[in-house]
Amino acid sequence: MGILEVRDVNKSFGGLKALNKVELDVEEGSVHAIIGPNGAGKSTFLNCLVGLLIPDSGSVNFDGNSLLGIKPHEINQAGVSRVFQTPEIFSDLSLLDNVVIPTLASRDGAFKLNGWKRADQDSEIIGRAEHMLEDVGLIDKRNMHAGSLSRGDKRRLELAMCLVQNPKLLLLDEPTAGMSRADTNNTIDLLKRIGERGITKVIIEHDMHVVFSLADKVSVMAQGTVIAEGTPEGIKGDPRVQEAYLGGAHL
Ligand SMILES: Nc1ncnc2c1ncn2[C@@H]1O[C@H](COP(=O)(O)OP(=O)(O)OP(=O)(O)O)[C@@H](O)[C@H]1O
Repeated sequence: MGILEVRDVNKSFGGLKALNKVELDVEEGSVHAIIGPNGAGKSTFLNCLVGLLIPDSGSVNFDGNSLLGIKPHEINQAGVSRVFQTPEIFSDLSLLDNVVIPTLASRDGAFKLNGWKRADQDSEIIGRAEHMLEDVGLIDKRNMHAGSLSRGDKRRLELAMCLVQNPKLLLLDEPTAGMSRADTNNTIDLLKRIGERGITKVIIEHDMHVVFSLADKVSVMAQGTVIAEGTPEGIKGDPRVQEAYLGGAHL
């Protein structure tokens, strides 16, 4: 069953057509990778899914409901969570507080600053946040300032902040960008474990090692449109894909 159905989505910036008749079907429980050369429109597309950009036309349906015209926080509450290219964490707060905030938001429906200040007495919230940190391998660092973490750990923390909200759909924008090979492999393992919980994932990724390790299906974007779709093995030999990548990354 398609949990995410995108039809004929278009988005222009002035005279530049960043998205041109984009179509996408994401199966529930699957890992769907979106690849493509720089400037293909991948981030613009993701921004349209989470309400940060509004498409000029087209439809985006998630779990049977339209996401268009809905505010980013409402899309988040509907079960769509996004991990950004640059981790969106609170650098001055501890790891535990970073996870407590979205834990409270998911329980109470919205984030309340006063609620967060009292959260240290809320054993249910603290328990859930600690359990999540344990899950992503960061529990030993729970009292450290988030700003002092390595890049790989920051990505892991951001993932914990998303997962604690029990999303149905997780959108990951280059989850391993800038990571060492060891950190990349740890992240692949972590994402595989998350997969066991049945969370659907859409991953934008340049690293083909990550794509081939995780993806059930791959959509290839170039010049704002989906030019090919299939299994990782299937798209690897597709001449349209090879052409789109000429002079750029290699499959
Ligand atoms: N806010 C904006 N205003 C004007 N042009 C934009 C804006 N955002 C993106 N673009 C342009 O739209 C096109 C698609 O950009 P986008 O960032 O979506 O590509 P991408 O596939 O994510 O690239 P990369 O892999 O380099 O991140 C590019 O030509 C980009 O310069």
